[in-house]
Order: sequence, then C-alpha cells, then structure tokens
Amino acid sequence: MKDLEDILAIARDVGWKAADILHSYYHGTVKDPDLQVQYKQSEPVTIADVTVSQYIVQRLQAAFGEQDFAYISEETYKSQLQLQNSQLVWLIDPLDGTRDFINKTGDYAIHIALIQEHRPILSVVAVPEAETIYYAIKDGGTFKETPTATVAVKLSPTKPVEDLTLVVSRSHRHERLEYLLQNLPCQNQKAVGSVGCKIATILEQNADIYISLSGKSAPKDWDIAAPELILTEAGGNFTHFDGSPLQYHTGDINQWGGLLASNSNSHQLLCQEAQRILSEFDRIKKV
Ligand SMILES: Nc1ncnc2c1ncn2[C@@H]1O[C@H](COP(=O)(O)O)[C@@H](OP(=O)(O)O)[C@H]1O
Ligand SMILES: [Mg+2]
Repeated sequence: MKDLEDILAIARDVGWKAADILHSYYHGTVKDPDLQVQYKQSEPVTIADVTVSQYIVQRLQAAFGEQDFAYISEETYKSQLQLQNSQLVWLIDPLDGTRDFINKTGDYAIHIALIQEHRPILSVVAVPEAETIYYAIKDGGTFKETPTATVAVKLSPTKPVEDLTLVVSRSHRHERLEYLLQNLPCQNQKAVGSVGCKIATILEQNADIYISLSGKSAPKDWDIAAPELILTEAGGNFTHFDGSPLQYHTGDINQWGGLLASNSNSHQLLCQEAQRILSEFDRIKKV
C-alpha cells in the first residue's frame, strides 16, 4: 500500500479537480447549468453534488482499489447495511453547503477524509470560491494551498473569551441552539454555510469557534471528519461538549449532540459553559 504522503498527493489533485467542476456549475459555465434541485429528507441535492461525487469516488477507486479501502460518499450512502470492515475508509462530502451553493452565498466546500480506527488520519478540504485547499496528515500539521503558494497554518490565539467570534449555521437552527447561542459568554456571532467553510474561517482567523448542536437531525460523518483534522492539526480543538473525541464510521453516520470546534485555549471553559446552559434550558422546559 502507498504511504500517506503519496495518498495525500492524489487526494489533493482530486480536491482541485473537483473544485473546478463545482466552480463551473456555480458560475453556470458548464454545458447544462440547470442544477436540477431535489430534496431528500428536507436537504437539497443538485446535479453538481452527484457529478462531483461520481468524479471523486471513481478517481479514488482507480488509485486505491477495493482491497484495502472502502468508499462512503454522501450521495451514494444508503444505509448502515452498506458498512464495510475494510481497514481504511474514505469519507466524502462532494458538496458541503448545498443550500448555500444554491443560494449563491459562496460558502461551499468539498471534504475528503481518510478514516482509520474511527479517526481521521488524512484530509483535504477544498473551498472553490477562495481557490484554496487545506490539507493535513495526522501529526503532520495543516497546510493551505492556493494557485500561487503553499503555507503551513498554525493557530496561536490570545483573545479573552468575551472577544471570541463564533461561526454558526445559517440553516440548521432550532430553539435549543438559539438559547445556547444567546447565553454563551462570547456574543460576536456570524453565520457561515458549510462546515468546511466554517472551519476555514477559523483557520483564516476570521472567527474562533464553531458550535454544532443536533436537533431532530444531526450532521453526518462526512460533514465533520475532514474539517476536524485540518483544524486540530493547525493547533485547534474539536470535541463533544464533554471533551470526548469524535468517532467516525461507528455504525451510526450521525454526529449527535453538541460539538465544539475552536482555535482557543478557552475550549474547555466553553464546553463547560455549553453543558451548563443546556441543562438550564432543559430544566426550564420541563417545568
Ligand atoms: N443539524 C443538522 N442536521 C443535518 N445536517 C446538518 C446539521 N448541521 C449541519 N448539517 C450538515 O452540515 C453541512 C453544513 O450545514 P450548515 O451550512 O447548516 O452548517 C450540510 O451538509 P450538506 O450541504 O453536505 O448536506 C448540512 O446538511
Ligand atoms: Mg455536508
């Protein structure tokens, strides 16, 4: 089997080419720019999601075969029955932030992560509208690549907790999350679409924290795995509110509960605050 640097070189190339395809749909320069929007369990899917999913899976399968690797893409995943016991699993979100892609906010990304024993060991996050990819190998640091340069990304936050800025979802909001956001010690908040773009915003030091709280639905493994590794390898944290690490490819594709991603030495404090505020909310709701 190839070593991780060789695997990364292929995954980066796939990320760039997939970004070109999404970019051409986004700007209407493909032959047939009709996105053919459909809804699956209230989440939109377009022809761009499907085309890029096919492209990524075919390229990875051609390079790595079926013997050592399994392939799970948002667009091809059907049910838990499809779970395979291969040692290494590719988790692919061909278009994260489909709603923002359709609404033309520019916030959409491609996620490609390689999972071993439930944890990401290699990842690529492409942000087509910024002409940027971020990539990481476990214990190897995070890098940002643009058409003109490649630089290491290293976070060294110093701000007090009240001055931190939080990025939150535009579309996945509910009462429990609103209560949490209103009561956190950091009140600078901005809405950004796509988990990959939210984490990129933190890597670019335009925000400090991302919070995800599941409601009736939850983000999926492919929404979180690749962004997690590029953040943690840059020096950030990404955990459940109780501080435990995230696990992928466990048999349940959903990432339930509260997740906190941060660049910050206030990570633990914010996790504790989030737990306290949610218990308060649950108590108020019960009486
Ligand atoms: N509570 C939730 N329930 C379901 N999906 C969620 C979710 N929170 C985030 N996601 C998923 O995470 C991605 C970013 O969402 P958001 O911009 O709202 O943060 C979207 O992926 P897709 O666009 O790949 O479907 C969305 O489906
Ligand atoms: Mg997604």
